[in-house]
Amino acid sequence: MTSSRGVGIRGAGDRSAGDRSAGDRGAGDPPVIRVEGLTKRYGRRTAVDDLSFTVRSGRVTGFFGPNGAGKTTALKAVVGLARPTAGGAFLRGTPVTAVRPDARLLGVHIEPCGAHPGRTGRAHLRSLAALAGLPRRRVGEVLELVGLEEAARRRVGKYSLGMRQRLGLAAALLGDPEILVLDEPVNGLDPQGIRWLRTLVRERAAHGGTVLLSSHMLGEAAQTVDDVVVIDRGRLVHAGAIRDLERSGESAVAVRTAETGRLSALVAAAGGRTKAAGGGGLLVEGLDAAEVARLAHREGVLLEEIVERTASLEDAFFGLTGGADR
Ligand SMILES: Nc1ncnc2c1ncn2[C@@H]1O[C@H](COP(=O)(O)OP(=O)(O)OP(=O)(O)O)[C@@H](O)[C@H]1O
Repeated sequence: MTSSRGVGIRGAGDRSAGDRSAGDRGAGDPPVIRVEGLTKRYGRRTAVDDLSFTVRSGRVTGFFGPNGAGKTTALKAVVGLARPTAGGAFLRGTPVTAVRPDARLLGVHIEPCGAHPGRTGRAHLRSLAALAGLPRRRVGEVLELVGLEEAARRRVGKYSLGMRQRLGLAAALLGDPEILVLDEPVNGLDPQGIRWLRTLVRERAAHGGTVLLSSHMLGEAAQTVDDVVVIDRGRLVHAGAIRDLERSGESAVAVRTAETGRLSALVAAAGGRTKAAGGGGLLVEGLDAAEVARLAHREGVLLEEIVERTASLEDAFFGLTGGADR
């Protein structure tokens, strides 16, 4: 299975993403991507389980889950590379299975990218462009866009993981597609590469394009994505704006005191909860730092340290998924 789905058949469209905008479409139009009751079983193993979510245009949507959660399997079904056991995906209201391959509509990068190790990066892209009826000059343009001009003459078999990611991205970008679906695009990129990728996907969304990208690290993607879809064991556990997820994480107050038993009882009486924290400290939930400080002061409990801890996105992710890779 290769990522060439969508490097398709229609003629040499070379409209820039800037020619489109989310406002091109009416509010009543079907969503750019809709996944409906998607289930994929391999024998007795259910990789994706009754998954439904919507991806909006003009936004970057992060598709998150621990290793083995079913992200790649679901993305393959979304782009028509895997046949669902039940349910399916719709692009602008049309079942993906009925969508004509079109490099200007859908660009996909899912490893393995299908490039023969003995061919050069440029030759690989040239054959994809020819197959899709795209002009040859697009190859030079995307090579420049992904920063692979120098490596383009080298054989793909000699590429690093980061270079293969850039090549896969170049292939996905050949048709300057309205929808970009990328599976773990950050894998193998150095910090500079991650920043570059972030800028690239943000720019596409800013110009009305739609990006759906997967990752197993929610915290790192916070600056890149607008919306999140989180799955665990193939099932949806959260979908919504990243800002809502950031806000949903409950903050806690970390305190150190010699009178943990007394403070715990006082917190419970005030409607809060406590948990033992490392180093003899206490973690208070359900009260903010000012309330804990006032309570301790009023009851004469000496606090040696008090710190408000805001839950991180990573905490929220672990809370949603249990955190364990499988
Ligand atoms: N072709 C296949 N045959 C059998 N089982 C498969 C196949 N592809 C995936 N699976 C199983 O389906 C489950 C989901 O795998 P998938 O690769 O979709 O998860 P993922 O979230 O993308 O994981 P990772 O982050 O590790 O890439 C795993 O248990 C995996 O072993």
